[in-house]
Amino acid sequence: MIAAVSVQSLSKYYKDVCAVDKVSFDVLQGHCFGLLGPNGAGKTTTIEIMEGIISASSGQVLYQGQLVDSQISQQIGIQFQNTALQDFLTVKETLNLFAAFYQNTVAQEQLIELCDLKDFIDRDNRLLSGGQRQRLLLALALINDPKIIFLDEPTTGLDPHARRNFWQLITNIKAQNKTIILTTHYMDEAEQLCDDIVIMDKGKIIAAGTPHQLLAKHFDDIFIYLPQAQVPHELVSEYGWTKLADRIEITSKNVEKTLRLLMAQGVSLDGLHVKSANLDDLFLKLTGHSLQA
Ligand SMILES: Nc1ncnc2c1ncn2[C@@H]1O[C@H](COP(=O)(O)OP(=O)(O)OP(=O)(O)O)[C@@H](O)[C@H]1O
Repeated sequence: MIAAVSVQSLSKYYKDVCAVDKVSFDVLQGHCFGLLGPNGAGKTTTIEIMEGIISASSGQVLYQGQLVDSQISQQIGIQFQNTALQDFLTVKETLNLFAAFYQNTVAQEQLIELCDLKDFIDRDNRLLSGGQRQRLLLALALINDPKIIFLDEPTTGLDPHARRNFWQLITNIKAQNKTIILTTHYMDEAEQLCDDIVIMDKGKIIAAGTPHQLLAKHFDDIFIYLPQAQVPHELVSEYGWTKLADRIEITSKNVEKTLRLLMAQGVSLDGLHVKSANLDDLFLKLTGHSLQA
C-alpha cells in the first residue's frame, strides 16, 4: 500500500541549528496521524516542509509516491492555529471568500453540516466563541475537498466541552476516508483520535507506533495511588514507592497482589485510585517532562 504521505530522511538546518534531523515516517490513507513533541521539538518545521511552505535542507516528502511541489496547496487542507479572519465579514461571507481561492470546492451546505456552522452562519467573525472559530477554521481547511488535512493544535484554548465537540467533528471527517495530520499538546486528544503517532524531541523521532503499541512496549505497570497519610513511611522506603505532593504512587504488575499486601499491613484503601499508563506517562518517561506546558 502506497502511503498517503511519505516523509523520507528529512533534515532542516537554520544556520547551525538542526531543527529536524533525518526524520522518516509514513502517513497511511484514511488514518489520523499525530505528531507530538515538546516546544522546539521540530514539529512545525516538519509539518511546514510537508505542506510545501518551507523547503528541506535534505530528504524528501512524497504524496502518493510523487514529490511534493507548489501545486500541493490545491490538494491539501490546512487549519492554521492563528489564521486571521477578516473583520466585518460573516461566517458565510468568509466561506465564500475562501472558496474563490480554489478550483474545486465542496458544496457550502455540506461544509455547514459537517462542521456544524448553522447556528452562527450569519454572525460576524469577531463575535464567534473559541469553539465556533475553530469550527469555521476547520471548514476553511476542508473547502477545497482535500484528501489530506493538517490540523495544528486545533483545540488549544478550548474548554473541555468544545474540545469534545471538535473531536466528534474530526471523527466524522475521518469517516469520509480523509487523512488527518494533527499536532497537539493534549495527550488525551492524541489517544482519542490518532491511529498512529510519532513523538519528536530535539529534531529526532524518539517513538513511533499506535498509542496501544507504544504503551504496551513501554509499560507493563499499573499505577496505584493512596493518600500519603495512610501509608507508613517504612513501607514506602521498603518497597521504593514514590512520594508525590499528597499521594503515594505505587507501580505494580499485579494489582491484586499489591492490594493484598497493603491490606495485610493494615493500610486503609480509602481514596484508592488505580490507573493504567497513558500517553502523558509515556511522554514523561521518554523526555523527562510532561507535554502540557
Ligand atoms: N526560522 C527559524 N530560524 C531559526 N531557527 C528556527 C526557525 N524556525 C524554527 N527554528 C528552531 O528550530 C527548532 C524547531 O522549531 P519548531 O518550531 O519546528 O518546533 P515545534 O516542535 O513546532 O515547537 P512548538 O511546539 O513550540 O511550536 C527550534 O529550536 C526553533 O528555535
